[in-house]
Amino acid sequence: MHKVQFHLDRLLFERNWKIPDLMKRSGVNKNTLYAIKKNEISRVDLKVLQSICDALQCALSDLMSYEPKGEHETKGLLFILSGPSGAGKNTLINSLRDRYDLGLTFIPSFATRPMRPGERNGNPYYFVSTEEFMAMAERGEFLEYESIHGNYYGTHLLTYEQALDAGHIVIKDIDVNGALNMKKAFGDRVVLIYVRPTSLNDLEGRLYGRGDAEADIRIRMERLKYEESLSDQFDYLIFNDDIPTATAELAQIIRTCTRKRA
Ligand SMILES: Nc1ncnc2c1ncn2[C@@H]1O[C@H](COP(=O)(O)OP(=O)(O)OP(=O)(O)O)[C@@H](O)[C@H]1O
Ligand SMILES: Nc1nc2c(ncn2[C@@H]2O[C@H](COP(=O)(O)O)[C@@H](O)[C@H]2O)c(=O)[nH]1
Repeated sequence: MHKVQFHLDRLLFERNWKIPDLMKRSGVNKNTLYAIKKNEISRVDLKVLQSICDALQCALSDLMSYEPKGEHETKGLLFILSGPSGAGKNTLINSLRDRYDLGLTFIPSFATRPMRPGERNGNPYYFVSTEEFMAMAERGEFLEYESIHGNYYGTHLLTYEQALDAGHIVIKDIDVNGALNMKKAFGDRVVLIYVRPTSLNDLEGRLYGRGDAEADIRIRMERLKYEESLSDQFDYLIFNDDIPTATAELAQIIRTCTRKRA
């Protein structure tokens, strides 16, 4: 995680302010404020910091903190599976949990999509309304979140930090944007794995087989090109043709990375 941390999110929450309120009071532009709020800024003008502290009536040490090297480092590892919808990310995660004892932790995300048959709250998601989701996002409770296929999905910041600090080996499927953002946040604690089906026909067939609605299938197939365009930024590629073979490959990647880390 970052060594320099901004706490703007908490300061805004305590005052029941939103970014536009602070923008009016401080005169600092919206993009800079959002970048500070999300801890995604690497340089900042001293005048900007002064204006924000004046507007919030707080000390600089309330707004930001610095952790010396080492103290912020997490011990765990996070394996992220990305790839087109229907490639089989969840199938591989479940198959891995059934066939191998690798001591993996699965952290459900929060999602606004309707539950599918066989799903329940907490598996594979905590299902919330869009209003609940946006309120959590405003409070800065997500490490990252994305709108995918018309629904929101978000990873819970505190749960990930605690799991990685405790040294857990976490596995989760996350869309391509979220995966690359997680890599930015956790650096070499994250291993990115791209899962690909053997053919496009296979993919469509799998979505039909899963019982997805025609309109959903079209939306999911349309995102495919975009997802593929980012695949070369991933550390590993798995072709999910035969489930046991792909699961064994995944298990081997996890063993190798975990051993290296140790
Ligand atoms: N190797 C495979 N051969 C045949 N069918 C498969 C294979 N892998 C997965 N499937 C089937 O394809 C469908 C989609 O798989 P799954 O739900 O795991 O995909 P996903 O990548 O997790 O999708 P999403 O991104 O939408 O969550 C499921 O019905 C699953 O049983
Ligand atoms: N950016 C994030 N993407 C996520 C997260 N949890 C799941 N996902 C991805 O969403 C799509 C759709 O999933 P589905 O279950 O509705 O088919 C898929 O690509 C998941 O990998 C998350 O927390 N953040």
